[in-house]
Amino acid sequence: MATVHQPPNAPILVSFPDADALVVSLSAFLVKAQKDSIDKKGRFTIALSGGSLPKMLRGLIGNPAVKWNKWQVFYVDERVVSLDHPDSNHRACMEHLFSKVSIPEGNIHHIDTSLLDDLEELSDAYEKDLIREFAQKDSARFPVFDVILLGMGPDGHTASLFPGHELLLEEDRWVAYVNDSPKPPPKRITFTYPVINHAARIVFVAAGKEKATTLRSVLDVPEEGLPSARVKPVYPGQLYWFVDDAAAANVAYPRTPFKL
Ligand SMILES: O=C(O)[C@H](O)[C@@H](O)[C@H](O)[C@H](O)COP(=O)(O)O
Repeated sequence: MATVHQPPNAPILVSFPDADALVVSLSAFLVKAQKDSIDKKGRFTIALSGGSLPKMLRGLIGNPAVKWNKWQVFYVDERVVSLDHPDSNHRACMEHLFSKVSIPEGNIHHIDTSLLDDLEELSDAYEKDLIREFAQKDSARFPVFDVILLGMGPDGHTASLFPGHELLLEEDRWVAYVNDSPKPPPKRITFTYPVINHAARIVFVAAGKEKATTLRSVLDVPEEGLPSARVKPVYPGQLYWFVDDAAAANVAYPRTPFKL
């Protein structure tokens, strides 16, 4: 049989029987990534998405191996609403995770809600927060997160990067704004591809049969028009897909057994 040669950092697809099994392994994966990062540089930088993702982090709650005081948390994207608004990704992460663990408040980097009326200022301020944390912005450099966690919408969008939007081509800014999101609410800020693609580990989390068709179009014959298919880590960064068997049902792409 012919050997299929994959590039050294081709996506790694791991599929679990159900969402609960996914949650357990995702938690183990994050604990390992956290340990490697803290051993190397004394901190762990991670960016979180909204949607169902905050709930999928429940395996971290009560886990004594998690060194919350070493975590620096950003949001991959955020809806431009107050922090207690039901649409807020920060609120979802607070409810499902951070209110249940002992993370210092200052380690969670949310949007500056005094700037909700000015999208440009708001996204600039969030970019400045990133620059402060990573302290290395120049024309050629981007922050290197230890982990970026992404979800994928049924239209293939990820973060607030939507099909056909001009932001898919953004190469310079770290954080950009959207005022015409096809999915409500229309106003959002989002990491751009250069930030996402420079992460050491990018992990998509997708569960449920509603993801099956899109996942196939992203992994088997990647359609460049799908924002999720444009997530391509800069080597040596590694892209992982943590999915359940329902989401992977139509996918021919080879599965990798989960191991740490
Ligand atoms: O801002 C949004 O519109 C959502 O947060 C969205 O980006 C979500 O992350 C994906 O649609 C995946 O959603 P699920 O993880 O809930 O399937």
